[in-house]
Order: sequence, then C-alpha cells, then structure tokens
Amino acid sequence: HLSNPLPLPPGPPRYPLIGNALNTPTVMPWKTFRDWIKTYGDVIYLQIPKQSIIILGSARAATDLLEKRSDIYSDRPKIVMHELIPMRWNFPLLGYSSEWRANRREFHQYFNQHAVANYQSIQLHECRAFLKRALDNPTQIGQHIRLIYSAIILKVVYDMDITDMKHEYVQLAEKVAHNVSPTLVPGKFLVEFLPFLKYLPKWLPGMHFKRNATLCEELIRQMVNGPFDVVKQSIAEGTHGKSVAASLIERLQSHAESEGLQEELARNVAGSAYLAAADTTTAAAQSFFVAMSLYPEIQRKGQAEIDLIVGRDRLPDFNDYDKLVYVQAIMLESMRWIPVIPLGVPHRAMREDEYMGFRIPEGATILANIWAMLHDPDDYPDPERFNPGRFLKDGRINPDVRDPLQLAFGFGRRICPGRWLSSASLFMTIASVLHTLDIRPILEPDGKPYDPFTTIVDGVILSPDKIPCTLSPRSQSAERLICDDVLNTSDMRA
Ligand code: HEM
Repeated sequence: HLSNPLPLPPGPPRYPLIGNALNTPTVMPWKTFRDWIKTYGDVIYLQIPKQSIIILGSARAATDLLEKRSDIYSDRPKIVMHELIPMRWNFPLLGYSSEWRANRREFHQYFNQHAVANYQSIQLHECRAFLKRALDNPTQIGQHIRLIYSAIILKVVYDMDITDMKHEYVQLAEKVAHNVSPTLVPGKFLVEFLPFLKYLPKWLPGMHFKRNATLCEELIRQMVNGPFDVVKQSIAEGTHGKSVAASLIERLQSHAESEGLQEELARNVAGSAYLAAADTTTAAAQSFFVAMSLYPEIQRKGQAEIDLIVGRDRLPDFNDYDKLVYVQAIMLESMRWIPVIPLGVPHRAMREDEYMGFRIPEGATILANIWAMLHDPDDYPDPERFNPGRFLKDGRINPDVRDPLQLAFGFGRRICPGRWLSSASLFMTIASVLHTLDIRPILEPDGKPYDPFTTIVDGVILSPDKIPCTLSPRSQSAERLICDDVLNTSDMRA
C-alpha cells in the first residue's frame, strides 16, 4: 500500500454490500459511462461485489496508464465464467505471464506489419470473390461480408479453402463467438456477482450460465483442435500447403525440449487468431456498408477517386494503397464511427497505483471507453456524422487529427496484434466494392433511413444489427471485370 492512502477516483454513489451493482448500466454501458464523464471526470470508479472497476474515458488517461505504465496494467482480470470454461487456449484472455508472452511472440511472427504482406493475395482473392457473390446472390450480403474474413483467416492460418458459410469450421466459429462473447462483458452474467453460484448443479432454474459453460467448452475444444489436427495430418502425409499452423508445427517441432507444450502453443496461437479475426473485421466492414448507404455523396467521392487512380480496365490492388487517400480516410472513419469493441478488452492493475491524485487499487479491472474516445467531439467534431473528410488536409491524411486506429485496437503491450491484417483486409474490401458496386439503402418500414446508433448488442463486439442495403454493379464494364477476374478463375494464390 502507498504510505499515504489517497481517495478512490470519483463515481456514482455506492450502496453498502452491493456497491454500484444496481446503477451499473448493462445496455450500451459505454454511452452511460461517457455521460458520467461530465459529472465525475475521465477516470471513474465503480464497485461491484468483489470487483473494483476503473473506467478510463479519454485517450489521455488510457495512454497515461495502459501505455506509459504498461508494466502495471498489462494483466487481464480473471472472469468467473472462465473458471468454468477453460480459456488457457485463448491467449487474449491469459494473465500477464510467460505463457502469454510466448503466445504473443509466436503470434507476432506471423501477423506483424511485414509478415502480413504475405497474405495480400489471399485478401485480394477473397475481396474479389465477395464481388462475384454479391452479383450472383445480392440478397445475402450479410453472409457474404462475414465470409470474406472467415475465409481469409482460415486460409492464412490453416490453408483451408472456404467458399460457403455452411462450412463446418465457419459454423463452429460462429457458435463459439455467439456463446463466448457475452461472457466477456464484465458483470454480464449473474455468476459474476454471485461467485458461489458456480457450485450449484446445472439443472437448477437460472443455471443457464453453467449449461452455457459446458456447451462453450465443447465448442472451443472442437474449434481449437479440429482444423489443427487436419493440418497435422497433412504434414504427416506430406500433402500440406503453406499456412501459419503448418509453419508453427514445423518450427516448434525442431525445438523438441517439451513437445507437448510446444504443440499446445502452436494450437493456441492458431486457434486464437481464428477466433479473434473474423467477427471483429466483419463488424468494421458492416459499418462501412451501412455508412455508404446513408451517405451517398461520400460513396460517390470514394468511387471518383478510384476511377481516377485505378481506371476501368482492372480491379484495384495493394499497389494502389498510397494513392487512394480518400479510401484510406473512409477506412479510418468506418473504424471510428461504430467502434468495434466499445469498451476494449479489460486490463487489470497488477499493483496499487496513483493517478491524478487518486488511488487505483491493486487488482482493479480497467476498462478503456474506446467508444467515448472515438466519439470525443474535441478530436472528432460532430462525432455521429460519417465524415472521412475530417482526416484529410491538402489531399493527404492529416497527422494532426488523432488516428482512430491508435484507439480502436486497444493499448500498450496488449494492443491488438492482428491490426495490420484487419486494416489491410478492410482497405481492400472498401476499394474493391467502391470500384465496382453501387450501394443503395433499404428504408425502414416507416420510410425512414436505418439508424445504426440504436443498435443493441449482447457481447463485446458492437456492429449494426442489419445491413439494410442493396448492391448492384456500377456499370457493364465493372460487371465484366468481376466476372473475368483472373484471381478467381485460376488459383494464383500459391
Ligand atoms: C477491426 C478489427 C479488430 C479490432 C477492432 C480489434 C480490436 C482488439 C482490441 C481492442 C483488443 C484488446 C487490446 C487491449 O487489451 O487493450 C484486441 C486484442 C487482440 N486481437 Fe484484435 N481486433 C481486430 C482484429 C483482429 C484480427 C484480424 C486478429 C487476428 C489476426 C486479432 C487478434 C487479436 C489478439 C490475438 C488479441 C489479444 C492480444 C493480447 O491479449 O495480448 N484481432 N483486438
């Protein structure tokens, strides 16, 4: 303990025993937490039984603590649900430990800024496959969008070709995300408040969480082992292609000190990438589609830039990146407008600390209100308006405007290590779509446009609850480009 105990940060009034359990919002809490900043400031304290929670409401507070003091704040809180579902395989949730470090080091080898250039042909292939699917079956846009990012990650990690959302491993990932994501919301499940509940039998009324835990455990086991075992088998038979899993197996096998542990590491790195990549990037892409349907003039500006730079005779590729400045700005604004992980992934204070004259207790759960930061009107005036122009000055990305990618992917030693892969996927999706397709809104039954800010989600990931738009080719030449695309008529991805 510090020798001179300081007050805890301010927060809403607490009641004996239950603390803030009753005034902690469960629906879109990031908005309530943002509104509280006016009353309590940008470092807010909440107490729920057995948990101190600190909510950081500004980019400055998040940077000061999670980045500049990352030696204190790089741990993760233990979530009761995860004592029920073994989560050691999932390194995003591991505590700050040598095990986490080993996972993160291996992950980084395959997803760092330089390594992800190896996956560009896969990303191009899947973005263009999307265009084709959008033409062939325009009523299934939501499915087609998800498929892009599931297919990219499964190809990169396991060399698996996915052409359909019905593929068993895609279905599995969907089920895991659906069942596991809600368990990551702090305080979401009753069990978080009443830890003794975990000892009650599963069949008691209200024991939903325990049944859910058993289901999650089985799904996760299948997800982490299924595709990995396929790769292992193909290595044994000498038939494997290039993939992160194959490379991990081969590299780690050569350090044979403890084969079991090495294999577990390879399994977990591959499995974590598979789980963390698809839903997140899908959510960001969904925001892009919704934004384009609501802001036709911005869509037209993006299309005009691509027409100028790429022309009508070929599809865009990664060599166009530097020149497609407005498209880059649309990508940044899509990441800002509807923040994918509005409260980040919780960190934990490993020891007591002091900040702005307040005491941060050891063990406190630290939430970064990324939503509030990306909607801070000081950095982003009129924040609910989709306005890529806010990032531009003299035809370039303006370095004086805060880069939303420095907030949207979290902070410090835990910052998202998949951010280069997802930004590249998102950029290529936006460029490919704007180049060839028109996006038009489908109005709500009352004739009004869809409002994404009324969307309510149940998990850590925030996304529009539907994609109310139609896609059609911009021109006959665009349609021909999509249909004639060489990447999709012959396999050039090797
Ligand atoms: C738009 C897409 C994405 C967003 C918004 C996003 C956001 C985040 C955030 C906020 C965190 C927590 C950072 C923190 O603790 O402060 C995180 C962690 C992580 N992300 Fe992402 N992510 C995205 C895509 C991806 C992709 C494509 C991958 C895999 C290729 C990935 C892999 C991971 C992993 C492994 C972690 C855990 C890191 C750790 O705990 O050390 N993410 N991500």
